[in-house]
Amino acid sequence: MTLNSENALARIAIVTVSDRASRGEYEDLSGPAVEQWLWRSMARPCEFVRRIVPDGVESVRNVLLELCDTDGVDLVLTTGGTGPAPRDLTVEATQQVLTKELPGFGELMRRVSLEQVPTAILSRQTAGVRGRSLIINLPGKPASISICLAAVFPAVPYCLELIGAKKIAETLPDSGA
Ligand SMILES: Nc1ncnc2c1ncn2[C@@H]1O[C@H](COP(=O)(O)OP(=O)(O)OP(=O)(O)O)[C@@H](O)[C@H]1O
Ligand SMILES: Nc1nc2c(c(=O)[nH]1)N[C@H]1C(S)=C(S)[C@@H](COP(=O)(O)O)O[C@H]1N2
Repeated sequence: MTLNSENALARIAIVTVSDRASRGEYEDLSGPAVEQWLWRSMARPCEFVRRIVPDGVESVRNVLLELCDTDGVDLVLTTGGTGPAPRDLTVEATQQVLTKELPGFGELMRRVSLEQVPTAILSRQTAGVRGRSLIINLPGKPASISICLAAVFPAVPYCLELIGAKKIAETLPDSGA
């Protein structure tokens, strides 16, 4: 497909943050769940980039910097490492690279998650902007992916437009599935 710059496909990175999944000790189910949700929900095609990194400020910060500053992706979705355990450092790494935090994303995802699980308050997940990239943290549990994405995604296309990222289409009406 040939596209001019106005219509260039948006690039979405999915970063799984997990010590064990990065060592191959268990199968990463959350990264694929994010990609599947997007395939089902987005009305316009986009390019996906996938990464799996261990927990830690440096490992997560480095992959976020590479994706935003070198690869120029429009949207980064992380999954995992948002909780209170000592090695849950995805939020610290994200906050270090953000130029502008958008706390409403984390607030909304915790609120909808709380309707499903009382442990939702344990996630410190946040979101924000680095240059022309939007970064959103999701919890690690595969079951958390669709509820969190369905809650915040309606605001994502407009947010990308405001920061000058490439266009992504509105989600399809049944994207709560
Ligand atoms: N990417 C993933 N794929 C499948 N299951 C996951 C994934 N991330 C988390 N989980 C599940 O959710 C649980 C809690 O996630 P959490 O991020 O707290 O992992 P953890 O116990 O710190 O271990 P690790 O960092 O090695 O994944 C995990 O024990 C695992 O059962
Ligand atoms: N929707 C939803 N949110 C959720 C959960 C879940 O199962 N579903 N798990 C919670 C739990 S048990 C934890 S410890 C925190 C942080 O998880 P993480 O460290 O894997 O990111 O997310 C919370 N948020």
